[in-house]
Amino acid sequence: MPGHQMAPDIRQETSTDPDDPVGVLAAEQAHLAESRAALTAMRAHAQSLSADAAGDWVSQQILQSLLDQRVAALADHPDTPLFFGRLDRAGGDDLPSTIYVGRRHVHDAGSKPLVIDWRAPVSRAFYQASPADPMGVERRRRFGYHGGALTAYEDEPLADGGDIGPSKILTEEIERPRTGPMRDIVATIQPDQDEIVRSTLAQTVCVQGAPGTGKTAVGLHRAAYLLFTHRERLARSGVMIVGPNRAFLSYISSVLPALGEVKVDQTTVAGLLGEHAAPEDPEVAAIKGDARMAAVLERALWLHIVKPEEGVVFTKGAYRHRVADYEVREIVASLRGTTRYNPGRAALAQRLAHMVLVRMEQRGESPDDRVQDAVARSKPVKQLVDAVWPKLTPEQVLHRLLSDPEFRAKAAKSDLTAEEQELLAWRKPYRSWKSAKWSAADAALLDELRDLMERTPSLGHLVVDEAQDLSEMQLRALGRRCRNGSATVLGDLAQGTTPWSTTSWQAVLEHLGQREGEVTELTLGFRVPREVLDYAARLLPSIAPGLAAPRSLRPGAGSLTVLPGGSVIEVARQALAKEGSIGVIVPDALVETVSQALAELPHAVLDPDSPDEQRLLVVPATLAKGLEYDHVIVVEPADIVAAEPRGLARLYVVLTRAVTSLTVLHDKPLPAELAA
Ligand SMILES: Nc1ncnc2c1ncn2[C@@H]1O[C@H](COP(=O)(O)OP(=O)(O)OP(=O)(O)O)[C@@H](O)[C@H]1O
Repeated sequence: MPGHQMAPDIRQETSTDPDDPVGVLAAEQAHLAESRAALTAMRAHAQSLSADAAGDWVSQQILQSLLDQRVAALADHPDTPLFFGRLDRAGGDDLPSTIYVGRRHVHDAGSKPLVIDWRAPVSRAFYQASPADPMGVERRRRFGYHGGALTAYEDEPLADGGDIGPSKILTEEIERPRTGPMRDIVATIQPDQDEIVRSTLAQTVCVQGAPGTGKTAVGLHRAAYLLFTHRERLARSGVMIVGPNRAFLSYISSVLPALGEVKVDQTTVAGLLGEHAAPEDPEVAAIKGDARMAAVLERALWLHIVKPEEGVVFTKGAYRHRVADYEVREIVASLRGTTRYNPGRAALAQRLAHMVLVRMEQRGESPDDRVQDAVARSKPVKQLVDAVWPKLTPEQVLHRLLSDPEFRAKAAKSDLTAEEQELLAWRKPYRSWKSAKWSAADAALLDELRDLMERTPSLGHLVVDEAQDLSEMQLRALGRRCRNGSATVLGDLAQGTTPWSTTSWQAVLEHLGQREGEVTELTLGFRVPREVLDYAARLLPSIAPGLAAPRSLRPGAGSLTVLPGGSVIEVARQALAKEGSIGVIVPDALVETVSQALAELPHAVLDPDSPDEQRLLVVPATLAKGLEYDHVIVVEPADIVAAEPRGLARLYVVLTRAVTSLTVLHDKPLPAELAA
């Protein structure tokens, strides 16, 4: 019906709709009860399976762990809706005409599907079907829950081409007060988000998105989607989520388990590359993070190979078998550049041993392969290998590079200017590589060296969040871990706060080794009220001039308050009287002072290692990235800006954490860019 408007309505139990909504709701509640009972039966069945049938002890252990995982994945969380949608389909294929879409498959004793996993191909229509393209769906039904109880439903007729208007259930979900860790968005994934979630495993996707557009949520759901769709392959190769810090990991930690995915590693770059954190001048860190260091490190490593001046003499009985110096030089030359460093060492020993065996044969002996191994391990061969192709650790090589100017010049060649080479030098050199204290930037250099020595195994898929903050060398390190797989790269060019923050996603993909990756954008904000987002966006021309101003789905009139000379305890007290979480985001140097100022109120300082039990948290500005709170109180923006070189970008991050209200408290004048 052209022009016909049909807004979906939420029908409550009390409704007197002629279609009998009370009866519909009762029937849907019955389907929920039946599905719950079936899930319990599936779990009981999984629990009854025994690993004893496996032949040996190792197989038994593996089978038992698989069974345990299956049982864990089948747990019913009474507060989490088992299904959230229903599709009534036109039919014409061999799939059921009514499908319930939920977090996992549930079937009854006769294998009839009661709930279909949201990741199954047939569920795609739940997220993508529209009156313009109904995808075979006549009616989409969304369910509203209160606690674990099904209390409402909302119908969207798709077959007659009319406009269906906004979903009230989606609006309620976005408006709900935030408490505790991040939740999944499986019931309300939007069509453009769904496109990213369901992109194929082979495809690397890079998502630019303003604060609160759902990048993190989309990355986590894509991981869950890929695990479901390529279960066996990814169980072997693995999926990993890399986030900016431990506070963020703790915030997102329950999303994947809630979707039944319990075997995904979630870590930080430091967790992956080594928790090195020696302080470092940002200027030095920037050089160390530059991809030009890759060539410097490669040269630094291979400079350790010494031109062979002597051959090998292997004595057996009365005979002395010789490999001449020029032959050793030929072997070394042929191995250089064709192998990684450590396998090269082993190959050199084997090639020398092979030459010795050839000499033995020339003398009429008939040595077998075991003799070759013994010769390769013999003292004269080992001595030569150690002299020519020495055993090294990444730390030894980097220690030499950062402390020996002549060696550094040889390794750097023209890749680094004389000034950059000078900057790389440790101000106070460490006596040995064993006592050296490494910085976060060094961790990526050590990882690069490790890979030059021994190949780093690749995972099947990597999700990298806040990727704008990674250095080129860190991206290379992550790229190694997905070189035989793919990646989901998430970030916002405006939220870059490190000395090496990127200004181009193409460059990020390049350094990640995923040049073919597709850059896409999410533009609609689900977190920050419009008024607050517009306020924060005043900073954009200074921090990311190329980016369009972000848009918010949520008007949030009256959500912004700027209070010169306001009292933090007063504002915090007012926030405590309302619903939801409260983050008092402060310059790192003021954490103690503000915590003392709040002494009368129950509160805690954000601790990445323990879950937040308090509703009121003091959050250091540098840990706020990726987090959100219902009510955000930002203390002294000028100090947040002054604390670091990219302080304005930090302030942008901090101002965009609010779901319901933002209060800015300042004694000092506001930064000019914000006051404008
Ligand atoms: N489709 C959706 N339905 C309901 N809520 C959503 C949806 N998409 C995102 N959200 C919610 O919006 C908030 C912001 O999402 P998320 O943290 O993923 O954004 P982000 O783009 O990573 O933000 P930032 O750049 O600030 O870290 C979260 O509370 C998330 O659950």
